[in-house]
Amino acid sequence: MSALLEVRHVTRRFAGLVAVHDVSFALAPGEILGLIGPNGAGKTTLISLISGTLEPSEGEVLFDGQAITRLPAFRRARLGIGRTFQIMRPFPGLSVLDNVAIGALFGHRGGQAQLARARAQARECLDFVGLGGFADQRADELGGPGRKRLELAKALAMKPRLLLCDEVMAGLNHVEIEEVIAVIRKVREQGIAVLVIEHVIKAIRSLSDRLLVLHHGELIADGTPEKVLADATVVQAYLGARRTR
Ligand SMILES: Nc1ncnc2c1ncn2[C@@H]1O[C@H](COP(=O)(O)OP(=O)(O)OP(=O)(O)O)[C@@H](O)[C@H]1O
Repeated sequence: MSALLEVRHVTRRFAGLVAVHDVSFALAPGEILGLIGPNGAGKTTLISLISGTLEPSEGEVLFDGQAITRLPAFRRARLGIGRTFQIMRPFPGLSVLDNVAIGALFGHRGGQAQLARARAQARECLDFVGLGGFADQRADELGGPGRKRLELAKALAMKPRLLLCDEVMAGLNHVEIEEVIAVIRKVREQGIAVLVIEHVIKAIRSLSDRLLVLHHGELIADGTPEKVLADATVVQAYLGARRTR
Protein backbone atom coordinates (compact mmCIF):
# COMPACT_ATOMS: atom_id res chain seq x y z
CA MET A 1 0.00 0.00 0.00
CA SER A 2 1.39 3.46 -0.81
CA ALA A 3 2.43 5.69 2.07
CA LEU A 4 0.13 8.31 3.56
CA LEU A 5 3.02 10.01 5.36
CA GLU A 6 6.65 10.07 4.29
CA VAL A 7 9.38 11.63 6.42
CA ARG A 8 12.58 11.96 4.38
CA HIS A 9 15.96 12.68 5.96
CA VAL A 10 14.50 15.17 8.42
CA THR A 11 16.81 17.08 10.75
CA ARG A 12 15.85 19.78 13.27
CA ARG A 13 18.38 21.92 15.10
CA PHE A 14 17.78 24.29 18.01
CA ALA A 15 20.86 26.56 18.05
CA GLY A 16 23.69 24.06 18.66
CA LEU A 17 21.43 21.15 19.64
CA VAL A 18 20.38 18.55 17.06
CA ALA A 19 16.98 17.40 18.38
CA VAL A 20 16.16 15.20 15.35
CA HIS A 21 18.88 13.93 13.04
CA ASP A 22 18.36 12.51 9.52
CA VAL A 23 15.16 10.61 10.33
CA SER A 24 13.29 8.79 7.53
CA PHE A 25 10.23 6.57 7.72
CA ALA A 26 6.83 6.04 6.07
CA LEU A 27 3.36 5.35 7.42
CA ALA A 28 0.54 3.62 5.51
CA PRO A 29 -3.21 4.34 5.86
CA GLY A 30 -4.68 2.38 8.78
CA GLU A 31 -1.26 1.59 10.26
CA ILE A 32 -0.46 2.14 13.95
CA LEU A 33 3.14 3.20 14.40
CA GLY A 34 4.61 3.46 17.91
CA LEU A 35 7.37 5.96 18.67
CA ILE A 36 9.48 5.38 21.77
CA GLY A 37 12.76 6.63 23.19
CA PRO A 38 14.26 8.17 26.33
CA ASN A 39 13.29 11.62 27.59
CA GLY A 40 14.70 14.29 25.29
CA ALA A 41 15.18 11.82 22.39
CA GLY A 42 13.29 14.09 19.98
CA LYS A 43 9.87 12.40 19.87
CA THR A 44 7.71 15.49 20.40
CA THR A 45 9.94 17.49 18.06
CA LEU A 46 9.37 14.86 15.34
CA ILE A 47 5.59 15.04 15.80
CA SER A 48 5.77 18.85 15.62
CA LEU A 49 7.71 18.62 12.34
CA ILE A 50 4.87 16.49 10.93
CA SER A 51 1.99 18.58 12.31
CA GLY A 52 3.67 21.84 11.29
CA THR A 53 4.21 23.60 14.60
CA LEU A 54 7.93 23.32 13.72
CA GLU A 55 9.75 23.28 10.37
CA PRO A 56 12.73 21.02 9.71
CA SER A 57 16.22 22.47 9.28
CA GLU A 58 16.72 19.87 6.54
CA GLY A 59 14.69 17.17 4.85
CA GLU A 60 11.14 16.78 3.57
CA VAL A 61 7.73 15.75 4.86
CA LEU A 62 5.19 14.39 2.36
CA PHE A 63 1.51 13.76 3.02
CA ASP A 64 -0.44 11.77 0.45
CA GLY A 65 2.42 12.37 -2.00
CA GLN A 66 2.39 16.16 -1.54
CA ALA A 67 5.32 18.06 0.00
CA ILE A 68 4.01 19.78 3.15
CA THR A 69 7.41 20.64 4.63
CA ARG A 70 6.81 24.40 4.69
CA LEU A 71 3.03 24.47 5.14
CA PRO A 72 1.72 26.10 8.34
CA ALA A 73 0.03 23.84 10.90
CA PHE A 74 -3.53 24.97 10.06
CA ARG A 75 -3.06 24.04 6.39
CA ARG A 76 -1.76 20.61 7.41
CA ALA A 77 -4.76 20.18 9.72
CA ARG A 78 -7.03 20.89 6.78
CA LEU A 79 -5.25 18.26 4.70
CA GLY A 80 -6.05 15.78 7.48
CA ILE A 81 -3.24 15.78 10.06
CA GLY A 82 -4.59 15.89 13.63
CA ARG A 83 -2.56 15.83 16.84
CA THR A 84 -2.95 15.70 20.57
CA PHE A 85 -0.68 17.71 22.85
CA GLN A 86 1.38 16.35 25.73
CA ILE A 87 0.65 19.52 27.70
CA MET A 88 -3.13 19.75 27.62
CA ARG A 89 -4.61 23.22 27.42
CA PRO A 90 -8.37 23.02 27.00
CA PHE A 91 -10.27 26.32 26.75
CA PRO A 92 -11.14 26.37 30.45
CA GLY A 93 -14.31 28.47 30.40
CA LEU A 94 -15.90 26.47 27.59
CA SER A 95 -17.87 23.26 27.92
CA VAL A 96 -16.30 19.95 27.01
CA LEU A 97 -18.60 19.90 23.97
CA ASP A 98 -17.51 23.32 22.71
CA ASN A 99 -13.82 22.49 23.17
CA VAL A 100 -14.37 19.66 20.68
CA ALA A 101 -16.68 21.72 18.44
CA ILE A 102 -13.78 24.13 17.86
CA GLY A 103 -11.86 21.23 16.30
CA ALA A 104 -14.87 20.42 14.14
CA LEU A 105 -15.13 24.06 13.00
CA PHE A 106 -11.50 24.43 11.98
CA GLY A 107 -10.52 20.94 10.92
CA HIS A 108 -10.28 18.85 7.83
CA ARG A 109 -11.34 20.61 4.59
CA GLY A 110 -12.35 23.73 6.47
CA GLY A 111 -14.52 21.91 9.00
CA GLN A 112 -18.22 22.35 9.60
CA ALA A 113 -19.45 25.77 8.59
CA GLN A 114 -22.08 26.08 11.25
CA LEU A 115 -21.77 25.82 14.98
CA ALA A 116 -24.85 23.59 15.37
CA ARG A 117 -23.43 21.08 12.94
CA ALA A 118 -19.99 21.32 14.56
CA ARG A 119 -21.59 20.59 17.94
CA ALA A 120 -23.39 17.54 16.53
CA GLN A 121 -20.09 16.28 15.15
CA ALA A 122 -18.40 17.03 18.48
CA ARG A 123 -21.04 14.99 20.30
CA GLU A 124 -20.26 12.00 18.08
CA CYS A 125 -16.56 12.35 18.88
CA LEU A 126 -17.24 12.58 22.63
CA ASP A 127 -19.35 9.41 22.45
CA PHE A 128 -16.56 7.75 20.46
CA VAL A 129 -13.94 8.42 23.18
CA GLY A 130 -16.37 7.66 26.04
CA LEU A 131 -16.88 11.26 27.22
CA GLY A 132 -20.48 11.61 26.04
CA GLY A 133 -21.77 12.02 29.60
CA PHE A 134 -19.47 15.00 30.25
CA ALA A 135 -20.44 17.13 27.23
CA ASP A 136 -21.99 19.99 29.19
CA GLN A 137 -19.41 20.12 31.97
CA ARG A 138 -16.74 22.85 31.91
CA ALA A 139 -13.50 21.51 30.40
CA ASP A 140 -11.41 22.61 33.40
CA GLU A 141 -13.59 20.46 35.68
CA LEU A 142 -12.38 17.27 33.96
CA GLY A 143 -9.75 15.19 35.76
CA GLY A 144 -6.50 13.98 34.14
CA PRO A 145 -7.94 10.90 32.40
CA GLY A 146 -10.89 12.93 31.09
CA ARG A 147 -8.54 15.57 29.70
CA LYS A 148 -6.58 12.89 27.82
CA ARG A 149 -9.81 11.72 26.19
CA LEU A 150 -10.76 15.33 25.47
CA GLU A 151 -7.44 15.78 23.61
CA LEU A 152 -8.29 12.73 21.52
CA ALA A 153 -11.84 13.95 20.83
CA LYS A 154 -10.55 17.40 19.80
CA ALA A 155 -8.10 15.87 17.33
CA LEU A 156 -10.72 13.44 15.97
CA ALA A 157 -13.24 16.25 15.44
CA MET A 158 -10.91 17.57 12.76
CA LYS A 159 -11.63 14.36 10.80
CA PRO A 160 -7.96 13.47 10.41
CA ARG A 161 -6.52 10.88 8.03
CA LEU A 162 -3.44 10.80 10.25
CA LEU A 163 -3.68 11.10 14.05
CA LEU A 164 -0.55 12.00 16.03
CA CYS A 165 -0.87 11.06 19.72
CA ASP A 166 1.66 12.52 22.17
CA GLU A 167 1.58 10.50 25.41
CA VAL A 168 -2.18 10.10 25.67
CA MET A 169 -1.71 7.31 28.24
CA ALA A 170 0.69 9.10 30.61
CA GLY A 171 -0.60 9.13 34.17
CA LEU A 172 -3.47 6.71 33.47
CA ASN A 173 -4.08 3.51 35.41
CA HIS A 174 -4.19 0.06 33.76
CA VAL A 175 -7.94 0.11 33.17
CA GLU A 176 -7.84 3.62 31.70
CA ILE A 177 -4.91 2.63 29.47
CA GLU A 178 -6.87 -0.36 28.12
CA GLU A 179 -9.79 1.96 27.38
CA VAL A 180 -7.58 4.39 25.45
CA ILE A 181 -6.01 1.48 23.52
CA ALA A 182 -9.52 0.38 22.52
CA VAL A 183 -10.31 3.91 21.30
CA ILE A 184 -7.13 4.05 19.21
CA ARG A 185 -7.93 0.65 17.69
CA LYS A 186 -11.39 1.93 16.76
CA VAL A 187 -9.72 4.96 15.13
CA ARG A 188 -7.59 2.65 13.00
CA GLU A 189 -10.62 0.59 12.01
CA GLN A 190 -11.82 3.73 10.24
CA GLY A 191 -8.70 3.62 8.03
CA ILE A 192 -6.96 6.43 9.93
CA ALA A 193 -3.18 6.11 10.33
CA VAL A 194 -1.95 6.65 13.90
CA LEU A 195 1.47 7.65 15.23
CA VAL A 196 1.66 7.10 18.98
CA ILE A 197 4.37 8.40 21.33
CA GLU A 198 4.23 6.41 24.54
CA HIS A 199 6.42 5.41 27.45
CA VAL A 200 4.12 2.60 28.62
CA ILE A 201 5.89 -0.29 26.90
CA LYS A 202 3.20 -2.88 27.52
CA ALA A 203 0.62 -0.63 25.87
CA ILE A 204 2.77 0.30 22.89
CA ARG A 205 3.72 -3.33 22.33
CA SER A 206 0.11 -4.50 22.11
CA LEU A 207 -1.07 -1.49 20.10
CA SER A 208 1.61 -0.94 17.44
CA ASP A 209 1.96 -2.68 14.10
CA ARG A 210 5.46 -1.24 13.91
CA LEU A 211 7.78 0.52 16.34
CA LEU A 212 10.33 3.30 15.84
CA VAL A 213 12.97 4.08 18.45
CA LEU A 214 14.62 7.49 18.71
CA HIS A 215 17.80 8.01 20.71
CA HIS A 216 19.59 11.38 20.81
CA GLY A 217 17.50 12.40 17.79
CA GLU A 218 18.53 9.41 15.67
CA LEU A 219 16.33 6.55 14.54
CA ILE A 220 18.02 3.46 15.98
CA ALA A 221 15.32 0.87 15.22
CA ASP A 222 12.29 0.40 12.93
CA GLY A 223 10.41 -2.91 12.85
CA THR A 224 7.82 -5.11 14.51
CA PRO A 225 7.43 -4.59 18.30
CA GLU A 226 8.82 -8.08 19.01
CA LYS A 227 11.92 -7.48 16.93
CA VAL A 228 12.55 -3.92 18.12
CA LEU A 229 12.00 -4.60 21.83
CA ALA A 230 14.46 -7.52 21.67
CA ASP A 231 17.09 -5.46 19.82
CA ALA A 232 20.29 -5.18 21.86
CA THR A 233 20.88 -1.52 20.93
CA VAL A 234 17.34 -0.60 21.98
CA VAL A 235 17.63 -2.49 25.25
CA GLN A 236 20.87 -0.71 26.03
CA ALA A 237 19.70 2.76 24.97
CA TYR A 238 16.22 2.74 26.47
CA LEU A 239 14.72 -0.37 27.95
CA GLY A 240 17.62 -1.26 30.22
CA ALA A 241 16.98 1.87 32.21
CA ARG A 242 13.24 1.24 32.51
CA ARG A 243 10.83 -1.19 34.02
CA THR A 244 8.75 -2.67 31.18
CA ARG A 245 5.37 -2.01 32.81
N1 LIG B 1 11.80 24.83 21.27
C1 LIG B 1 12.95 24.28 21.66
N2 LIG B 1 14.06 25.03 21.83
C2 LIG B 1 15.24 24.48 22.22
N3 LIG B 1 15.40 23.15 22.47
C3 LIG B 1 14.32 22.36 22.32
C4 LIG B 1 13.04 22.87 21.92
N4 LIG B 1 12.16 21.84 21.87
C5 LIG B 1 12.85 20.74 22.22
N5 LIG B 1 14.14 21.05 22.50
C6 LIG B 1 15.18 20.11 22.89
O1 LIG B 1 15.23 19.09 21.90
C7 LIG B 1 15.47 17.82 22.51
C8 LIG B 1 14.35 16.88 22.16
O2 LIG B 1 13.17 17.30 22.86
P1 LIG B 1 11.75 16.56 22.69
O3 LIG B 1 10.77 17.30 23.55
O4 LIG B 1 11.44 16.42 21.24
O5 LIG B 1 12.07 15.14 23.31
P2 LIG B 1 11.06 13.96 23.70
O6 LIG B 1 11.66 12.70 23.18
O7 LIG B 1 9.68 14.30 23.25
O8 LIG B 1 11.15 13.97 25.30
P3 LIG B 1 10.04 13.57 26.42
O9 LIG B 1 9.90 12.08 26.40
O10 LIG B 1 10.68 14.07 27.69
O11 LIG B 1 8.76 14.30 26.07
C9 LIG B 1 15.62 18.07 24.02
O12 LIG B 1 16.98 18.19 24.31
C10 LIG B 1 14.88 19.39 24.21
O13 LIG B 1 15.42 20.10 25.32
